[in-house]
Amino acid sequence: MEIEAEDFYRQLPKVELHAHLNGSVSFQTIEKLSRRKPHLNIERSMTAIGKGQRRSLDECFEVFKVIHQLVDAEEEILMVATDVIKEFAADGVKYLELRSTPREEKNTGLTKRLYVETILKAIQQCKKEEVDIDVRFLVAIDRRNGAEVAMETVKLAEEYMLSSDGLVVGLDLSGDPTVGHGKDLLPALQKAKNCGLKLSLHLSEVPSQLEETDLLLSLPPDRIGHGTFLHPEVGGSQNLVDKVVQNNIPLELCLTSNVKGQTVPCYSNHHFKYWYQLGHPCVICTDDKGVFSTDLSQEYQLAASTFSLSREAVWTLSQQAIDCIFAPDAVKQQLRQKWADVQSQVSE
Ligand SMILES: CNc1ncnc2c1ncn2[C@@H]1O[C@H](COP(=O)(O)O)[C@@H](O)[C@H]1O
Ligand SMILES: [Zn+2]
Repeated sequence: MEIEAEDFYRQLPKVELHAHLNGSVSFQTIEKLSRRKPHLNIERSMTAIGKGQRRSLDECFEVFKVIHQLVDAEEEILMVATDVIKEFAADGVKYLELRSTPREEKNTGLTKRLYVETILKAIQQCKKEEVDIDVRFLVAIDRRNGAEVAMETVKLAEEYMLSSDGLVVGLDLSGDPTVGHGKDLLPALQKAKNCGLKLSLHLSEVPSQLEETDLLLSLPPDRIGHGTFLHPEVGGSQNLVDKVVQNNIPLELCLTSNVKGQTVPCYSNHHFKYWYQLGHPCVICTDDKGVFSTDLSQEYQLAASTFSLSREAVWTLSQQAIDCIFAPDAVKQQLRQKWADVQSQVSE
């Protein structure tokens, strides 16, 4: 008998490559944090976008500000990172690349170094507890903070890449896409690339960024977040598509995030369709599972039901995500073995 859809997607081994730590905080963890800071008067609608609801992308960025108020001390970061890792593991994610923007907070003594070290500590603790998930970290640049901070962040990322025993594997460029211009950040990103950090860049998340996207594609990045407006049908260009295809740059695609954030009008219009039909590497991701009230199993199920993917096609999709991870080949091999083991159990 065929297993129930929900069980199939939960049991499907998965790779999550696009998850912002503070956007991934579950409702349960938000409740724990709110109890510590009752004066903030946090209500559910301030930290998450529920079923059927939509917000503008601007409003989404307001949500992050609220969460950042809740998470501004070492022990809160440790709690959030540990909870998020365990939740992904419980959802059947076997390999996770978490990304987060180092913050400093004078009131609590938080420094950017302590921020990064606390996340690494959470990863190590989960490993010690034998949580069944391999977690790596991408240090994030918030584009709103400008070129100088970006350069500092790259130096921090390089330092931890060399000292974290392989846990820090790359750099993310994110933040409000309508603020700042990628050309100012190019030297920092170039430096990151030269020192061996892998690059995942949010590109063309909003329309009319052809020039910036073209410039950043010249690096080229190792993966692209969203890429919603790359192709000509939505105001992008064939030239951009050609560059992405020629460099074989995988796309991290987040259906719920794009629909709830209103950069995509409805699921059936999601650009997954365009890129999947091209046979281009596409990785289904959550972006912000807490803020958008989703998880990776639901995202796979959503992609499958929207684009009529068979279970075999879904399996292949999750398996091919292994090719796109930033950890070294030995880790890819281990994951491929894991997928093969699960597959043989399922078909028994
Ligand atoms: C919805 N689409 C998006 N587009 C761009 N950047 C996003 C994002 N979703 C999240 N972030 C980035 O991640 C930060 C929160 O996590 P961390 O504090 O870093 O862990 C946000 O402040 C923003 O910079
Ligand atoms: Zn993102």
